Amino acid sequence: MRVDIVTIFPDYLSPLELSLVGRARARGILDVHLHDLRQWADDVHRSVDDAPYGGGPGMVMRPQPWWAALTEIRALGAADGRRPRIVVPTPVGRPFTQAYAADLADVPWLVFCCGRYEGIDARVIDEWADDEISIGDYVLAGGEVATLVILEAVTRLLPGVVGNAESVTDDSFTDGLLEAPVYTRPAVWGDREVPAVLRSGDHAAIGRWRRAEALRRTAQRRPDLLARQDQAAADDGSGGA
Ligand SMILES: OB(O)c1ccc2cc[nH]c2c1
Repeated sequence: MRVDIVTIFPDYLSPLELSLVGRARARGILDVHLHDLRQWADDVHRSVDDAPYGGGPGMVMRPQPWWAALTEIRALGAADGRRPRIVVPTPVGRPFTQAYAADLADVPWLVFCCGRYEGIDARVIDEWADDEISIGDYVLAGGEVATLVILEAVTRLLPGVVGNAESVTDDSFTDGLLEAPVYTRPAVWGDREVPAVLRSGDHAAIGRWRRAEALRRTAQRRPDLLARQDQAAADDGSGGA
């Protein structure tokens, strides 16, 4: 997978050199290219923002640098007919979910546009954005952190990235439920003991316990996920969670 990231703060993306994503890059599974938006700004001051039409607080990112940047990046694929999927992290986007991550993990070339200030001029979004993605109902100062979040969730789904493939298929949300609690040694920590079933060696019983705990946790913390499961089951005629 190739990933291009356009930002006015390239250093904000330095965590992509570390850990899971860093290892995927070192192994050639992920090919990340960072671009400073200012290199495409057409004025001597390399300006990327201007006052908002209609007034209001803050500044808006100018269309010219973005248009030039995305035109040049998209042209990289012209020779062999490749076209990138252009992603804009934004608080007003479609909610990012595990299913969305799986969708993006199948895309060979992603381009992330990291907005700042009050956002990017709407004409850029209208023309270029394939996906506007929100990572939650709160507002960050820019798209860089959201890009890190999205990229980590997508990268761990790429073949060969996570050693034990099961730890991906058993993820929270993969089956629509929150994961059951996890434990490791020692069997007793202070006055707290690991549930006996997990030390029983009875894998069928362990599976039942984990499913029950996942359902209990999901009902307690995310009843919306259960409602979604029930609706999906109703739609396809199966039994539900
Ligand atoms: O919360 B966010 O995901 C987000 C994304 C992009 C921009 C640009 C300015 N503020 C932003 C916030």
